[in-house]
Amino acid sequence: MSEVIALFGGTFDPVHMGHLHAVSDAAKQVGLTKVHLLPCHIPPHKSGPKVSAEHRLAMLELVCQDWPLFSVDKRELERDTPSYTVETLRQFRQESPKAALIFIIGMDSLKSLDSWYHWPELLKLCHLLVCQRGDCPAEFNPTIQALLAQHQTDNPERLKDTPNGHILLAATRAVHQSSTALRQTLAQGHEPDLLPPAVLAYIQQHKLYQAPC
Ligand SMILES: Nc1ncnc2c1ncn2[C@@H]1O[C@H](COP(=O)(O)OP(=O)(O)OP(=O)(O)O)[C@@H](O)[C@H]1O
Ligand SMILES: O=C(O)c1ccc[n+]([C@@H]2O[C@H](COP(=O)([O-])O)[C@@H](O)[C@H]2O)c1
Repeated sequence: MSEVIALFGGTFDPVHMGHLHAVSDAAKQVGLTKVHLLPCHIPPHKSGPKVSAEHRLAMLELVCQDWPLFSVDKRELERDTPSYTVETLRQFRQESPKAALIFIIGMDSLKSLDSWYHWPELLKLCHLLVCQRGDCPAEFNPTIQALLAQHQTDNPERLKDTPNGHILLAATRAVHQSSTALRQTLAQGHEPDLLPPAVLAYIQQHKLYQAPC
């Protein structure tokens, strides 16, 4: 498969080292040289972001300056509807019919995948590359167990030599961090761990996340 497109979607409110370490490890395991960060506009399954799309995007662009693995894809920010992944993937698939399309998620996202909009279509469009997450054991409901029984692979090459249809549970560092915990720490006036330095400087410069969330 010549073209490989890897996407990592998130609210990134804000982006943190949990995201970056996990995805870097997963990319290394699969041999990915580029991952497109895909900030969502309206998150489908949680309340709206606490800061504007412009700020969330600016923080991701700072990350890309320091981490050559990453670039940003703004297409979900340009839509005014909820950022349903299946709709975004359909667009990528239309643009690149033969590419290996890899959507990267954390373990918590896999566990609730059967609540996503039109979720049975996801693996017809892409592969899923799943990162470990601290405090999130790999225990699945029967629907996700059945999905794994049908689609799981232990071979990272399958994600690059076929266009869609496989799930790989990557052996990534399990980082205990969330954007929610970071926002709480910032609102209490403390300096949190596990934020990229340029992102922390941006948050301080623009006085973001000062209100309790
Ligand atoms: N510490 C982490 N380790 C691995 N994956 C993570 C981690 N934090 C988030 N992810 C994954 O990154 C993706 C985007 O996450 P998101 O931007 O919502 O961050 P979050 O920390 O989960 O945010 P919030 O606390 O606001 O829910 C999701 O697939 C999520 O599972
Ligand atoms: O399509 C859906 O229904 C859906 C439901 C929940 C999450 N997602 C996507 O999963 C990614 C991570 O979401 P979140 O809420 O953890 O930031 C992000 O790209 C979301 O658009 C998608």
